[in-house]
Amino acid sequence: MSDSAINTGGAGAPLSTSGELDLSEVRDWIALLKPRVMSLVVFTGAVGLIVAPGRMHPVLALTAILCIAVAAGASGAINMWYDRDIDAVMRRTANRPIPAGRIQPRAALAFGVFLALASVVVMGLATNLVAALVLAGSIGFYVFIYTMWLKRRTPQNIVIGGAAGAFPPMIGWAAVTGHVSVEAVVMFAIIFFWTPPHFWALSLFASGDYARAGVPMLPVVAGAKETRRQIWLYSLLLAPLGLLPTVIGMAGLAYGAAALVLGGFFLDAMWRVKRDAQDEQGRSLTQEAPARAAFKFSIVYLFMLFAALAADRLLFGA
Ligand code: HEM
Ligand SMILES: CC(C)=CCC/C(C)=C/CC/C(C)=C/COP(=O)(O)OP(=O)(O)O
Repeated sequence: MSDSAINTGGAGAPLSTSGELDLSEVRDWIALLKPRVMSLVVFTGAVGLIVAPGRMHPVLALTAILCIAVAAGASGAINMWYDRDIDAVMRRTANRPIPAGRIQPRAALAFGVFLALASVVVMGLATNLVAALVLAGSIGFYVFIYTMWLKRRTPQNIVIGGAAGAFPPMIGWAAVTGHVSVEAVVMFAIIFFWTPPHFWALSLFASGDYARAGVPMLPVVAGAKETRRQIWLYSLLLAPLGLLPTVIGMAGLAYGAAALVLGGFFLDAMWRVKRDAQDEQGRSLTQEAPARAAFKFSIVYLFMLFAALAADRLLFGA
């Protein structure tokens, strides 16, 4: 779809005709950064930084966290530029600034590319090359591998492309230590296996949108029953994986206990999704409520698990 076909005369910069800052336009530019989704991305990145061994000047630590936030937001903006055609078709996304015509696609792209480059350069200058490279890699993963390649081609899009969202704790860790070690890989793995239940729970009740837009999300292609089965399989992997930080000695028993309880609640939420798969006659019963509850809990789970990791280090760590 051409830029002019979508855009109905939106702004190129958050200034009104009188040259004054227009708050609703500022809000639109902030919306391009997907701030709500990115808050958890940034939080997990900050925890990676907190639990890493070694010390970092607080200003540099804050700069590193800011770079993760800006990079995540920038890739969100580029994602919205690229996906403006399908976002216009989906109810959940139709009012985003680009499909609604409030921001010109090319301005959004320039904004995203500028912020992406700036975040990587500043990360390199403030911390080290490894952190900057992993940051660049995660932007590339989200933009090129997930958004431009896999999202519209395969129902495994979020399994592979979702790795982008698993990098932030590894980036935080690398910012402090200058390398990627097993602890960083464990944090990556937790988010990697968390992403499919997180997203597929949502896609169970948002599949109409994806079908309309022709995006081959798992429930659209394989049906709700298969999606529920796969949610359950990933959850079975995730719950024990959450205990690994204690097993490998990067966290203590307090974290382990928290991970055990949270894992139990996570399995319970996902089991309710799976259990509703069929009635006694084997007929499929699609129920929205358990899927909605599981999606919401997935966010609480990851937030609390990483909060527990940080608390364990700050309260009991060496
Ligand atoms: C490919 C992987 C992922 C996909 C496709 C995905 C998709 C989504 C979608 C469609 C929403 C719905 C609401 C919205 O658009 O605001 C959502 C919400 C959310 N996601 Fe994900 N997500 C993924 C990975 C992640 C990761 C890695 C994190 C953080 C570590 C995350 C954190 C969140 C949060 C915090 C929300 C709630 C936002 C709100 O309150 O509105 N997601 N996700
Ligand atoms: C540091 C760094 C670069 C981190 C990247 C963070 C990242 C990849 C998060 C993934 C979460 C996300 C917003 C998925 C949305 O999928 P979608 O774009 O298909 O969702 P939509 O339908 O809402 O646009």
